[in-house]
Amino acid sequence: MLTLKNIAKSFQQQTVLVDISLTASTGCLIHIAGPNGCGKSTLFKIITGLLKPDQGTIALAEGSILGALIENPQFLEYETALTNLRFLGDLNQRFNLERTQKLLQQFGLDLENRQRVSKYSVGMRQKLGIIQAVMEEQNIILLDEPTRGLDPESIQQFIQLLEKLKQEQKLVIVASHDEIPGLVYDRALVLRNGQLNDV
Ligand SMILES: Nc1ncnc2c1ncn2[C@@H]1O[C@H](COP(=O)(O)OP(=O)(O)OP(=O)(O)O)[C@@H](O)[C@H]1O
Repeated sequence: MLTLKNIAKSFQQQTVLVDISLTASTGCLIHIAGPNGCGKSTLFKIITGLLKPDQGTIALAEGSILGALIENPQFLEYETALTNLRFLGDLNQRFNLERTQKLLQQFGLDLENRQRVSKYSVGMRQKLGIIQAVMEEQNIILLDEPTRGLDPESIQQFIQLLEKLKQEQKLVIVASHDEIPGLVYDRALVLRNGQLNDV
């Protein structure tokens, strides 16, 4: 479903990714660990096409729809959560109100909340970032530090969501510098010195 072959990326004099290869299939939950600055976000940006690798290839199976939460999610600050999600979903003509409402409820976000996103806490914004990455039934989902700012109850809700995505045969790759307590992966990898290896 997702195949990376010999990906390399440098920024000016700094080599970040040396030689990354990965084959990942549907229904799989993968963790990429690695310290700050090791290149996790860079790798996700390359997979989504935001950045071009200097070398290597990325192949996605036909019918793949990518969802991603990378760094700090950006929103229309003066609009509500639902307006933001509708706007993003409509861009791809894949907005589904029922599914989006369920996700908001699942994360304890009030559907009737007329508060603009600029007033949201870090954790609330993060939840919106997670929701936008999965609400369009994306089948390859990349989540960079997804639990940043989430309280323990929200982390449990997040884990339940990942288990459901796995049952739905989606491929989910989570990158984080630390362990997410209670989350069990099918495959654990570490990104270090520009190389991706099994733990
Ligand atoms: N556009 C860019 N231009 C120059 N250097 C960059 C650029 N993007 C990333 N880097 C550098 O590449 C390295 C890897 O950054 P990246 O954001 O991929 O790390 P990360 O593993 O996601 O870190 P964190 O855990 O802190 O989010 C860092 O040293 C960073 O400064």
